[in-house]
Amino acid sequence: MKKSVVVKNLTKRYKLYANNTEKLKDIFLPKNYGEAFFALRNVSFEAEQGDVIGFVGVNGSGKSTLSNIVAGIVPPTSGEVEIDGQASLIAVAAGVNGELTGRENIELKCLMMGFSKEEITALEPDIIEFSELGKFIDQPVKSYSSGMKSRLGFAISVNTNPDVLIIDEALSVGDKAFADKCLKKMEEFKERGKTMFFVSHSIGQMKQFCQKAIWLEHGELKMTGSIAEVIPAYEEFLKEYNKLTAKQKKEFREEGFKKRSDPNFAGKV
Ligand SMILES: Nc1ncnc2c1ncn2[C@@H]1O[C@H](COP(=O)(O)OP(=O)(O)OP(=O)(O)O)[C@@H](O)[C@H]1O
Repeated sequence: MKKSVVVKNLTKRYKLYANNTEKLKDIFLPKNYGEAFFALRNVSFEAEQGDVIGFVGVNGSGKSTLSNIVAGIVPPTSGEVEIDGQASLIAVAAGVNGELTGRENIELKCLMMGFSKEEITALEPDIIEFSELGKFIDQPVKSYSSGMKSRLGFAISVNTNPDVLIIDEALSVGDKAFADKCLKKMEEFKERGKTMFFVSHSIGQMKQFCQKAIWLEHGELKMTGSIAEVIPAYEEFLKEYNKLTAKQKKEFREEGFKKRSDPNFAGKV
């Protein structure tokens, strides 16, 4: 099978500043200010053409950071992402400009994806129809609900025929009828052999839709493999995690924070 996505040693380090003065000092003064925080550390995996891979992990484990980097929206601190073709991310408000109308966002996003004016004119009616936004298409996106933003993003992505589709929690906002329409479209993409990454807190959707899974914990790869291998192990972890008291959950997060703030842990970045 042809490799469609290759991710090598991906690390994303943010700086956490106590205040704006510290941030400014970090830009202008030689001394290092701010605390390092690793949203992702040394994550590597490969996807073959036609793979449908779910990203799982508790809140803050790094799923959206990984999605954004694979989609080319956020640059990694170190590591590489190789994509065979064009990747498109569907997430609530991903890549949409609130000041522009829905229609202007369609045109801008399509132009950024390399479509010509004529191609955009031909694509626009299908995108607008799929979005079910009606007259709102000519209203600024900042007036949209999160469900409406998600519908716009979904409509653009699925109608522009990307090679790699990344869906980050976009099905969890909006109504069930639209989510079903999107799931049907995603099934079509699957049949056409597209590579897809799917982020969802719904284990049911994960099992229904994906063949493989990547489990992230505290920004690191905890486990990767088939859905049949990863999901039962993750469910077992969730069962234990949900038994923890609020204090124990806080300790788990703090332990993660400590690891993720250790500048030496990820090696040289
Ligand atoms: N711009 C940023 N600056 C600082 N920290 C960030 C930034 N973006 C993300 N993070 C941190 O990186 C970590 C991973 O965030 P991410 O959104 O990728 O997690 P997630 O697994 O998608 O979480 P959720 O399930 O809640 O959506 C979190 O601790 C988050 O606070």
